[in-house]
Amino acid sequence: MSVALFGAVYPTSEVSSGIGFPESVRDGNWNLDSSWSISRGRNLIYNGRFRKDRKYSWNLSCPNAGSRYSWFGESNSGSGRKLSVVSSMVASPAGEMMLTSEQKVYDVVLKQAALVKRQLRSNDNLEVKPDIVLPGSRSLLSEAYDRCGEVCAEYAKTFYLGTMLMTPERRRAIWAIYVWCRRTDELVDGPNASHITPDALDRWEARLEDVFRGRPFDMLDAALSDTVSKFPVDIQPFIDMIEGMRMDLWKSRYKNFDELYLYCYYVAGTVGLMSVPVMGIAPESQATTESVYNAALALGIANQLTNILRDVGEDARRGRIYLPQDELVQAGLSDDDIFAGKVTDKWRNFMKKQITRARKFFDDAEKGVTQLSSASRWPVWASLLLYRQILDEIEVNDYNNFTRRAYVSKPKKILSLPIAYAKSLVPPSRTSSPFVKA
Ligand SMILES: CC(C)=CCC/C(C)=C/CC/C(C)=C/CC/C(C)=C/[C@@H]1[C@@H](COP(=O)(O)OP(=O)(O)O)[C@]1(C)CC/C=C(\C)CC/C=C(\C)CCC=C(C)C
Repeated sequence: MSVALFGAVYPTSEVSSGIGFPESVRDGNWNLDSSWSISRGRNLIYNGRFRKDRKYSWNLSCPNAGSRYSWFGESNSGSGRKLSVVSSMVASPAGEMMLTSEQKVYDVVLKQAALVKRQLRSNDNLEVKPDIVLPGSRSLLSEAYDRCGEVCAEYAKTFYLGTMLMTPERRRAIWAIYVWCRRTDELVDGPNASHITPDALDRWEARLEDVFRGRPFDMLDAALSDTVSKFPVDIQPFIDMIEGMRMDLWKSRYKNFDELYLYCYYVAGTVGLMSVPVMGIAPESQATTESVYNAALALGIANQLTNILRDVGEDARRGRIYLPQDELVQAGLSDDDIFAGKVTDKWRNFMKKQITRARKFFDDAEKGVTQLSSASRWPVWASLLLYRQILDEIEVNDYNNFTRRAYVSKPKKILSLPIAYAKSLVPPSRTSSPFVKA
């Protein structure tokens, strides 16, 4: 995966490094002795050190997770059998009942929502803590955030423009989160990916813990450290994203949608959970915090599923198939068919179902965007509309995602922006709906 939210404009020129600090630079408890740079080819290069630390594990206590994100499967017999929702409890081959990925993830959603409930709904919307200004530190922090902004502008120009509508505090915070996600993704998807080991990811996680303890390693980390001290952002989604990168190191097949869902949560649903505490929920929104988090999660999943469907050919050339194996078999397809890359009717039918599922996640996400604070809605709508259109383009390409990359043309992208803006003006509804608190 490489990130270009909002159809980034890919630069051809080098952005000079200058991101790092010299070995000797220390400020307060910031330990700014590594360097990252953006180099030609859009890659963030890490030149620092790693340190090992402990790991986190799942909390599997979610008895009441709903099944709204489950796969609506249909038999491939063409007999028109009714759609059926997969239950959220599944039986293992040994007959024990196990939690589905959806339940595990819902547990995280509940935890995140509980953490932020009060802060997000205060009258000031967000009680942003003031900066603690140590001599010299103010400009370093501003510089750190500015650098994050530059990275965003470099990699995801339209997204960067979208953030300009947010309040300065929120904008900076989203940049800092974006940069951390970007760097994390680069570990397994960048030019040095072949050298990345699970140990390296453990050290990246240890470094993340330091960020949350207020002990950043470099200036980009310092921006994130400041962000997480000011907004009710929890470490769990960040840890989970690293888990997704670990998964990418060893796993190249997904038995069923449950496995794929977990992967999508790790690498993209987490982004939604990280972003909501910063974007804020509209004070006038009647929606439950959980429902807004669920919508954010849905947008991440929808984006990732779309990404997967767009990149089937590209991934197959790397030996990877991010498609549910059981559904492939049901459709009469095998890995060899994917590697052969021939668009057949079986493939078209399979793709139609995958696209329907991705659209359902987008639909779920849409319900939540309106609940966000007004200034945050436009960039989210824009990202949603732009990404969603990739699915339409796959259809326009007659489902040839083996050799044709579906993309949204510039005129369509430009047209989406005012549409997103118009949608962002719609305030949260005060009428009762399943989305709204009883
Ligand atoms: C406004 C907005 C979109 C904010 C999110 C900003 C942010 C922190 C982005 C980080 C994205 C990032 C670098 C993720 C790393 C993992 C990864 C690569 C995920 C894939 C993105 C795109 O992949 P790729 O680069 O391969 O795509 P292109 O080739 O360039 O097309 C993902 C597919 C997922 C990204 C997930 C999101 C943007 C989730 C967005 C959800 C929200 C912002 C929550 C909104 C709230 C509600 C209530 C709906």
